[in-house]
Amino acid sequence: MHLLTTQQMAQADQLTMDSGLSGCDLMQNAAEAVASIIRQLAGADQLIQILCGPGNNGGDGYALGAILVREWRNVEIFAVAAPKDDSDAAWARSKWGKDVRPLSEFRPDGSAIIVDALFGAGLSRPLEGDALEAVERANGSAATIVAVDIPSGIGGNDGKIYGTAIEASDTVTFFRGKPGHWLYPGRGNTGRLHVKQIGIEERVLRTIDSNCRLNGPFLWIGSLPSSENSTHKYERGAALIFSGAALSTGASRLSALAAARAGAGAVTLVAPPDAARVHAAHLTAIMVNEAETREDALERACNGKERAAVIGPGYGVGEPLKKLVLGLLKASNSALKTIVLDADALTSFREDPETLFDAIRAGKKNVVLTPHEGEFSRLFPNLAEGHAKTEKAAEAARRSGAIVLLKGSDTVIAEPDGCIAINPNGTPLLATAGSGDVLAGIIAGLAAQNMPLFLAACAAAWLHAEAARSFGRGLVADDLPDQLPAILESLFDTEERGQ
Ligand SMILES: NC(=O)C1=CN([C@@H]2O[C@H](COP(=O)(O)OP(=O)(O)OC[C@H]3O[C@@H](n4cnc5c(N)ncnc54)[C@H](O)[C@@H]3O)[C@@H](O)[C@H]2O)[C@@H](O)CC1
Ligand SMILES: [K+]
Repeated sequence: MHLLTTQQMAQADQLTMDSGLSGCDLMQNAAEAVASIIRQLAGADQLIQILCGPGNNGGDGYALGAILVREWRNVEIFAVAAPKDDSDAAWARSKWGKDVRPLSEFRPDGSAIIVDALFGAGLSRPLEGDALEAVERANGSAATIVAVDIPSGIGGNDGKIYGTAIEASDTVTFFRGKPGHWLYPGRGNTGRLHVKQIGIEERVLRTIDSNCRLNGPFLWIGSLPSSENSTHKYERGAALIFSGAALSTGASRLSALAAARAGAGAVTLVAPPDAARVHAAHLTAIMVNEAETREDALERACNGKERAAVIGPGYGVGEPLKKLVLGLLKASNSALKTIVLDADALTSFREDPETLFDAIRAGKKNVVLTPHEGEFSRLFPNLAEGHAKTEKAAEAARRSGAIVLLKGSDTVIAEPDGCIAINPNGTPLLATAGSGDVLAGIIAGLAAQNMPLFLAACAAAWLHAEAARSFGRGLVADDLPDQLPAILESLFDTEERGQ
């Protein structure tokens, strides 16, 4: 599903109005959509306290009040300032036609439903004064809060809090969600998101240049590899995982198991001899190759049948890893087309990230970088602060020439050409040692099966989180790979049933 920035949403409104539906029609439809949620949440006698801002978000609030009083509901409206004369919001306020009290008089009723129609897509500065106090009072009360379009104080494009922000239990938005509904902290303030249609036609999306989507199976299920037609393990797809030294083999082993469970037909760990022995003691289905030196490891990678490799987990930060990564990126004429650079492979380039980016752009490999916020700020120091997470990832992808999967509870995946996906199913369960190694392995496992790499990265982020959810409490990273087959099975099952 597309996510639209506030500017793109205004464009969608405008295109709709150009083709005949008036702004007041849209506002009325928006208010009807919010009313449908209020009817589900509110008892017949429950007080509804609506907080209205000066713009069209406030207009939605007045139009909602007019609908609800016609249903004999008990409604109070408080406004921060009157709408501009002749605006759509002024029209809506005239439809309400009853008493409007100043926002400074708002005192939440703990048993009420509070409707937040203060600011929506037009938020242009941090909340202050009466609006700030009203939001803090509402948040501090026991009342249920329903936000219109987006919780007031949340930036629609970046999910950041401006001054303070409404903490809603439900948010009703129109036509499409916005990045700010899905990026933290905004995601935490949004509560349940209801996306309602208000008469904006799908075809406006053809005019709007939207590059941001919500990640989910609908995005990539058609490209998810199915092993049905492969008869040979290498035909199904092989992946290579580089191991670190004997005392840090766990990370690469997690990547290898994940690649195998994601469907790669053959997975091989390439390891220094002492580490290879440790792996051999732990593994059965995963193959282990010894490599005496870094050059041996590189040669093995370049002459193998593997299409995808993971390098970085548990390898050890330093010059040897840098050289190995640069060697892999440079290598031509090998089956290896995709390289997932994770953990130590990212940190090893913190002093001179440009060397890495130059090598990625100059080489012919498809590369995924999988930084968490700390690794990201080391590789892209001037992108770390201030920007929306989506913009940070997109700019990092453009600069590096790699797909960037910026991890977190709201993981963002970005392509160098500007396409972005926000992952919706992240869970705190994934904040456990080794979880990132599994993610890198899933990406490689899917890419080994020839899944287009951006879609593989999106699918991996979603599957990874789904695996954590399906295991639940007490999860350690070792548990994640084993959850994958059932999740994949259910996805294919759903697709076959055409859902
Ligand atoms: N006709 C349309 O375009 C439609 C708009 N809709 C609603 O309209 C909203 C967007 O309307 P607007 O563009 O008028 O924007 P908003 O109503 O979100 O806010 C803009 C107004 O708030 C003021 N403002 C912004 N930040 C402030 C702050 N921190 N403190 C005090 N004042 C502040 C601005 O000066 C302006 O007067 C959407 O969020 C949606 O709820 C819906 O009714 C659907 C149709
Ligand atoms: K709002």
